[in-house]
Amino acid sequence: MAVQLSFQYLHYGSPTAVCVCHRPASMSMFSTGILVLTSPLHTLPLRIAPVLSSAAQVVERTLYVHLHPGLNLGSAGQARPVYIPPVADVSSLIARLYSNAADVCGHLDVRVLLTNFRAQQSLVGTGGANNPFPSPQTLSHSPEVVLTDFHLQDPDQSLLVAQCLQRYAGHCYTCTPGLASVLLHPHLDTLEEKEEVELERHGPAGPEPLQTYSDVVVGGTFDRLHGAHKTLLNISCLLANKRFVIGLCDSELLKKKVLKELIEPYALRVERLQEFLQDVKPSLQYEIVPLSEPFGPSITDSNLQCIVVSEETRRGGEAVNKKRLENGLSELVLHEIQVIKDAHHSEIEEEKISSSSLRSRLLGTLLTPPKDNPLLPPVPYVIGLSGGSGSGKSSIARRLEALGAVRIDSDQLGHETYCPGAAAYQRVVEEFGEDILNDDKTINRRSLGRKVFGNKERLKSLTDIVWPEIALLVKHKIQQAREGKQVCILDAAVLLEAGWTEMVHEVWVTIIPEEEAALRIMARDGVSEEDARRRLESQWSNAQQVGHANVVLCTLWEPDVTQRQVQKAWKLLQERIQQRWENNSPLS
Ligand SMILES: CC(=O)SCCNC(=O)CCNC(=O)[C@H](O)C(C)(C)COP(=O)(O)OP(=O)(O)OC[C@H]1O[C@@H](n2cnc3c(N)ncnc32)[C@H](O)[C@@H]1OP(=O)(O)O
Repeated sequence: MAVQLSFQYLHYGSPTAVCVCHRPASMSMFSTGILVLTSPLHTLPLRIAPVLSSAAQVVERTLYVHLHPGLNLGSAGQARPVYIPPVADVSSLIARLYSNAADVCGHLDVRVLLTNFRAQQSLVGTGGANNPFPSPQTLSHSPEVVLTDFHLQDPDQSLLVAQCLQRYAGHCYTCTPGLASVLLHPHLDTLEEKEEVELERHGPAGPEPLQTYSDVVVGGTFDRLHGAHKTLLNISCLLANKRFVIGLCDSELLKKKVLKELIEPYALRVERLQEFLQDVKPSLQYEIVPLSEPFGPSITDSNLQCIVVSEETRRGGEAVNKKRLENGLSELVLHEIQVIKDAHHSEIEEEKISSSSLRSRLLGTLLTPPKDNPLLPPVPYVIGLSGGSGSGKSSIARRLEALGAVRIDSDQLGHETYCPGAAAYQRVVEEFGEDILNDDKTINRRSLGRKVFGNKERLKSLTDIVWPEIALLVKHKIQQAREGKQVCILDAAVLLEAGWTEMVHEVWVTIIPEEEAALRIMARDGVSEEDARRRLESQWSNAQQVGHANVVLCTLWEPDVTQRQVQKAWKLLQERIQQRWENNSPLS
């Protein structure tokens, strides 16, 4: 790639960033960048937010952070990577960095790299080698741009600094050819005073060393790796000199989690962890083991020395130590890190950054893009809304109707198919006997329900009769909605089981924990718990349905929370439909 060697002074919107940019003119944003932080450790905490928000104006996907406090990029001879001993300030800086990143550049995948951090004792026997990068480290995403907070003494220095920075980055990491460089100058006027105060607070005592350990362990679910996970992992990597063991919650341990159906599969969580850890500190030996009970290897592995916990999991750490003592093993040092607050949390979300909040934010969004079905007419756009009994599906369908959709109620159409004189009446009576009839010869649905729910074969006999009839009525209703070019919501409890996906453009699924569904069915329909459970067992599980869903909704919380989810889903749907029109328009 040709690199344009002229300088550009770029004023990126806000006064926080003035960049000297040395890059191909055609490229406005970079996918992956590496930020080399050179400010002294005591000043970094205050600088980190403005530096990150400046960096976020240049990088859009992955931002690696390489810490080298005090690095002099103004003198080519001095800009060489060296090992830095882990100190307590680095650990709090890491927490601060991820916390600020969540606030100011939440869309970026930030990863703090620690190859150049090593405790002095673990350097013994390496012949005093002090180069953390004998060859450039390959990262999972190659940096296309290197950025720095290095403070220019005079603007004429910028070319020298940019070149020095590129050389430094290329020495440490395999970067893309034609690596661009950006010098960030966050607005620091007010910061400088505060930094003075920080310096005074620290006093002349120097940094407090961080105790490190050969083998460190943590446990967790690590669903959708976020800043709090990364802080935990990064600090564990800082503490570990040799081996890092991660107990990864699986199966039984996930059962009680909020929106457990949206937890990433085990294999994907392992893959994401491996990629992150391999970037962060490839010299460590990583072991990721499945946890089907709370303790795993933490209570049996005699080599472990330290367990990293948060305020919330400290008690778990103490329980580990109790078990270790019972098993004749030494106690682990409990290293506690702070919980990171989530500045953007909503009222149903936890105050801390959490995976369950991230999962709840997925509700109403497009999880899987719909497949194009050329046999399906483009209008009306049909949403198949499915969901277990008691999941609140029909209330969601009504909310969508209020927003302008045409609602097709399949339960209702089902009842119509076996009204006296209707297409399926005679066959249903022949199949299930006259004891399902009321005095007025109508079918008593509760009696019929008792015969079919909990009995797969009987249920199939019923659905074999009624589904084709209901499908005809549904198609007729869809046809009618075509005139108005409207969105149709096909409210169908067992849409997936019936194989009706061919009739719809998208599948939306409502979920609710099974215990809650059973309670709702009992209260609403006045049936016993046993009957409610039987009904639920006649349907696909939440997890099975979610596996086929383009959009997932959940009615577990207050009605206005459901309403906001529905409005979000509706708004995003309108955007998708508009996009479809534009793509298929003869003018496009
Ligand atoms: C493809 C579709 O989704 S079509 C719509 C569903 N209808 C059918 O499958 C037709 C067969 N079912 C029926 O005829 C009736 O449901 C009966 C006779 C079994 C029971 O009648 P009723 O007691 O009046 O119950 P109703 O029809 O209101 O349905 C009650 C619940 O049973 C569930 N249900 C209905 N049909 C089925 C089925 N075939 N399999 C599993 N569950 C079913 C629904 O989810 C509904 O729960 P929800 O309202 O919380 O979503």
